[in-house]
Amino acid sequence: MSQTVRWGIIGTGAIAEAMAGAITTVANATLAAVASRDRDRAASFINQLGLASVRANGSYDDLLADPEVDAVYIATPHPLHAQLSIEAAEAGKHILCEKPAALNLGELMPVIAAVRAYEVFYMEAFKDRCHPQTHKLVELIKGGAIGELRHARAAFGFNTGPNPDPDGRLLNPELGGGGILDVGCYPIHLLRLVAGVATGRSFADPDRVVGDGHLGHTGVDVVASALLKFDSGFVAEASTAINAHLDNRAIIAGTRGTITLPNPWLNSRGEPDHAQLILEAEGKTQTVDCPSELNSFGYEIGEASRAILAGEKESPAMSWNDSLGQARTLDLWRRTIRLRYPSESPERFQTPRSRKRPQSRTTPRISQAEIPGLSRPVTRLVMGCDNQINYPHAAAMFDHYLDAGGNTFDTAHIYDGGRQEQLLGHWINARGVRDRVNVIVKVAHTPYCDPDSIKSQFAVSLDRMGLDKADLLLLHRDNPGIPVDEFVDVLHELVEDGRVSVFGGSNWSLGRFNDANAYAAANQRHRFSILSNNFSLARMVRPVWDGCISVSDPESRATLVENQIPNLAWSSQARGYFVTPGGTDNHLWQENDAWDAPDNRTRRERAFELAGRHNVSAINIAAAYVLTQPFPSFALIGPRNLDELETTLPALSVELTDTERAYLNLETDEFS
Ligand SMILES: NC(=O)C1=CN([C@@H]2O[C@H](COP(=O)(O)OP(=O)(O)OC[C@H]3O[C@@H](n4cnc5c(N)ncnc54)[C@H](OP(=O)(O)O)[C@@H]3O)[C@@H](O)[C@H]2O)C=CC1
Ligand SMILES: O=C1CO[C@H](CO)[C@@H](O)[C@@H]1O
Repeated sequence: MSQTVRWGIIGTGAIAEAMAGAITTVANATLAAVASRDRDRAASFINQLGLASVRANGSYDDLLADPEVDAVYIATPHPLHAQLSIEAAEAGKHILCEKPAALNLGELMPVIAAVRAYEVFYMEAFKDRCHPQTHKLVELIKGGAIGELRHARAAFGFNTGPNPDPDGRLLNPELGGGGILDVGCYPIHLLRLVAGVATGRSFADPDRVVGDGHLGHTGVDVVASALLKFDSGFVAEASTAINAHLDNRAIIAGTRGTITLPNPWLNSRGEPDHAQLILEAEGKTQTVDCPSELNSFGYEIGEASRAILAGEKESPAMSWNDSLGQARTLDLWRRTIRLRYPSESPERFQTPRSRKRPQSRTTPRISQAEIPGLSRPVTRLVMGCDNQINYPHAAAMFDHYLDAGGNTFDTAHIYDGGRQEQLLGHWINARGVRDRVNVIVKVAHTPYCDPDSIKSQFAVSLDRMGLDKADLLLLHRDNPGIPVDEFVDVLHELVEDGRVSVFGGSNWSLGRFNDANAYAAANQRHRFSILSNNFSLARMVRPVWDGCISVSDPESRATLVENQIPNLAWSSQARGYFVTPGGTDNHLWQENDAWDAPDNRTRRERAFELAGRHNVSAINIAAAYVLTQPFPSFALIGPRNLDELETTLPALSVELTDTERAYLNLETDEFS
């Protein structure tokens, strides 16, 4: 590539025009082509801007096929962003895609998978992230100008006027209308940016999002606010509107002072913005000018072009993970006001995919093993259904897991007030895959761990899923105060009624498990077929949750081997304990303090050592330790996005020897 990136613009609307102008202001970019759904519109767009040498395309496909275009700027309404990004990646084009990068996280995850697979540059277009004013803000916060971050408030709202077009992109639910996706995304990205910078990261995602808003007559949000709470204790307010002009400022407060941004969104489509920050610290007020030569579109196209010419796939201005976190936060905000677009319903939602050819797999397919009593084998990796935000997120995850060869889904009556069961049921029914998948339901969690609750909760769970039977029913906890025979009798009846194929216990001691099966054998009852306790390379030092039980210890393992008891291991990768050698990055295991101990640290060091030998990650070694046990061992995984799922899969190709397993588990100090 020369020292100039040749851009093609997709769409001929308002923002396409602003960008076409901005491209002429930077040295490292040229406009090569413009595509419209209508060739005449593309031609008149070019003529009006006086850009005679630019090619006009009458379809987006033509522009993607143009070998003289290096990169595309996607400037269509939001619902087209994800599909066009995937197609552009497949065509080998670098991508700058207008915000929001996709309608939801479920759409964005496959985009990120595609740009990673096709090795193209991709950035979500938040032009203010590329502007000197934002760089200055980051510098001030990093430098401690306002001390430790405590609170911030940011708003972006405008008034569409008295008679806005109900079919236009701002109000039309079919075009992803509403304030949150159009301009609410700006306060969110700014607040996530400062939350990250203040804690030494490039962005941070909130732990909690609560909000409210008003849906107007077309069913999209016309005014809305959200409160974001971050793990550092920082709390932030975001507001948006398309029916009122808001103050459109941001104010960030720390222990030593505040920074006010009178013009945070830098929205000029012509001349450079007036850019300055007001710093008030320790009784002094200072105006910090941020001189700018270009408007923010100019900075943005300049930054994207710089990164492309440097061979970078992501820009530090807006990384892929940053965009994923952004989509997740917007989903959470919309969830609080119950705004679901028609295309997000189970009947309509399709995970965006390449229209031309399926992306080839680089990771192994998920292998299977039999469990007596089940008509279908069970895949070694079982998809945990406990953290899906909404239907698109769930569907994209489940579609991908099914494509990777997975067939078993684990959920529970208590997860998320039943919402996770609903999402799974919607997906199974919408995709028509009931006869291809195993469904695991867990009921009778403490304090309702009793025989009566089994039947009533199970009926509700099936109803939520719209299913008439579960393949596996697990008791979520045990209640040692109740004799095992009472539990077995109820479970036996459910099998006899045809509502369950096999059953088992989660967090059941092996003693109680064996007692239950002794009772079943003596009384012609169906038996417990499976256990679902913690099993992992790291010893569980303290229970992750009350009443939970591990079988990682040598005696339990010996019993599982001797009796060939299948175990479906939860926290099979010790909840992030094996992610980094020092374990400093991941808050999950630190939070509950369940794993950290000197022996586990040695296990982790050894996992990293073997990871090098097997050319996989230490998490893969930890998972392989679980999957290669000499008893039927299955691992429950709870990936939150496609990348976490894909990076788990290499574990399936790791064949650990007996000696390597013994070495990992500190049973020997040598292996060959
Ligand atoms: N970064 C920023 O400051 C701004 C960003 N944006 C973002 O840019 C995107 C486009 O917004 P904007 O330019 O204001 O939108 P416009 O409605 O002005 O233009 C959108 C263009 O997309 C094409 N298009 C393709 N399918 C459709 C469809 N079904 N309905 C309407 N248009 C369609 C059309 O071009 P054609 O018919 O020629 O194919 C149309 O001109 C949005 O996602 C928005 O969030 C918007 C404004 C500011
Ligand atoms: O991103 C954007 C910036 O501002 C505009 C309003 O002025 C929005 O409509 C737009 O989508």
